Amino acid sequence: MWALLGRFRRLILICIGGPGGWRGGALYVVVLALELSSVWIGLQLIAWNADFYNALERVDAAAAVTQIGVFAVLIMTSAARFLLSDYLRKRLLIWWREVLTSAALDCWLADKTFWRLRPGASPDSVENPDQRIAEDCRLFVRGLLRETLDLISGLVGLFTYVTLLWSLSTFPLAFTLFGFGIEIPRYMVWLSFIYVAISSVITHGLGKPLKSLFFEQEAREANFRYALARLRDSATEVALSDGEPAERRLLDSHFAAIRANWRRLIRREVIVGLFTRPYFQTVLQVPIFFALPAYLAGAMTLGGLMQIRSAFMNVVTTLSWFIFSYRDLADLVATTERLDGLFQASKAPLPSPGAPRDIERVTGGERLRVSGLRLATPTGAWLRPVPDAEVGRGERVWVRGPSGAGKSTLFAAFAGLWPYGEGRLETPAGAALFMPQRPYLPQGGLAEAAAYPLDPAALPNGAVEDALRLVGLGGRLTTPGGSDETAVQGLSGGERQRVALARLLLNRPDWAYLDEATSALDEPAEAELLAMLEARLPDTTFIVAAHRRPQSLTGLREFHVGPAPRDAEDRLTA
Ligand SMILES: Nc1ncnc2c1ncn2[C@@H]1O[C@H](COP(=O)(O)OP(=O)(O)OP(=O)(O)O)[C@@H](O)[C@H]1O
Repeated sequence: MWALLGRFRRLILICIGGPGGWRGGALYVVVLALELSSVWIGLQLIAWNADFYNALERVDAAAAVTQIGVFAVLIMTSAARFLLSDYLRKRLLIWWREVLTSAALDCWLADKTFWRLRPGASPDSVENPDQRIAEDCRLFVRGLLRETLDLISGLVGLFTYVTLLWSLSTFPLAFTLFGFGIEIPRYMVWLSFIYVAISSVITHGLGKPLKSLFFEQEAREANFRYALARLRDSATEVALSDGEPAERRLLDSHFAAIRANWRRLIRREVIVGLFTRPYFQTVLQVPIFFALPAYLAGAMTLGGLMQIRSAFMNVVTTLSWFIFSYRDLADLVATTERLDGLFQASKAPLPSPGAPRDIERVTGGERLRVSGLRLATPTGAWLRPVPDAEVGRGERVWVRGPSGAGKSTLFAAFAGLWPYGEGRLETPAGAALFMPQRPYLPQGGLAEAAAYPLDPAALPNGAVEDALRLVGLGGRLTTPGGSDETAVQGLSGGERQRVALARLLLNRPDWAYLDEATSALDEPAEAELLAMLEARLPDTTFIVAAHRRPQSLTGLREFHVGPAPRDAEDRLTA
């Protein structure tokens, strides 16, 4: 319970502590005031009940018509209050959602959290972060507004209605038990509390598993969506391998998981509903049954009976907030856990059990230096040894080694991403650009892809076109500036790698790390492009991991990950 309140507190503080938080706080107060005004309208309706039914009992047509007019005014006021409150509540929803989403994105993108917690990378990875950021921020703010406003206005209403019920239920309940005469004064007030307390305990007992079922349901829905998104991203690969049946099997199994949990969820909802639905309906009539002895004994008028029914009903429905909101509360608790889990995991990703994290890292020097470095997988398996080495500005290095030796992992360590291992690593000052084998193409056109992560609009006029022509993609330019999104579609593996090489020309890094970044090109094209890059970026250090020797690079030195072959020409040992 305390842990749950702590989670709520942390998320609420993000909402009200974010930019423009005071505006959201002020709007919340206005919405709350409007909610509270509904208590006043409720009181007027209770008084109206007495006046209207007394007029009926007296068969007073004029008074009854007047009361119909009063009723119309009350209902119109109530409708206006509701609409205004609903509108402002929705404005507040988008404000706070924006603040929360922005905080979640900050957390997710800061310190490469999205990489450290990516699926499968470690046992501590966060499942479905996209769902948490896109959906849970919205669901949390919506649930928070609904439940807290209902709770606060409920508490105020409760005080008001209990006072009213106290003043109305002047008659006692008198009966004889085992020969003793018992009299309970103002029994309607006590009955309302006992009635709700018993009902709440029953509801909680029946509905306890709902929270984890909601949690599970959202996770399974997100898995299904993710599988569909992956199919879309890998459409060509799946189509080429006639992978439709396999994809179908996977999608069916995800959907079966959704269905199985859904069945459990709705069964549980039926069980809870078996109690809450009749409860909800009897709340309207039960007060009449309870007050009937006093009415039959002539202790009150019909108007009085209706008035006490309304007051009792209001007390019970306000007290029953927990029962009526049980499903929504369970949903909110599950959302809060997921969202807070994302924030907490982003702040302090747990270490992978068994994997050493003893790499001494020094940044900002003149040269790249590796000494005594041994890298490990997140599960703690050691990779091939990395020889001691030193690389200065403007050098060209070929990193070679058998497949799976750890070349990409070494690059990840150079980038500061890979924490698992031991030894010392000094990375130099200056801009670095890492080029993987499968270059990432962001959403947008060729210009965005070539300039990434720079903004193409911030580059000199014609720079993007020139770079694309130099890497042999001039023919792909369908619009001036290269912003046409269709130009990116259907790029071959080699062409994608050419886009990445254009990226080097535009970003002009001091240190370029190419991890099989030209592997999809034929040898002459590879040699020509590397020679062009070398000529255009003479001061850039090129560190190239590849299975075949990058022939055209001049003054090439070799760096062996794993045991070096006998024909090694120039070993980079410190
Ligand atoms: N997140 C991870 N969890 C477990 N093992 C990993 C992880 N990342 C890398 N490895 C393992 O570390 C080893 C080195 O991988 P790496 O990608 O660095 O090899 P590589 O030398 O670049 O191979 P290739 O030449 O085939 O690209 C592999 O055996 C790989 O399976």
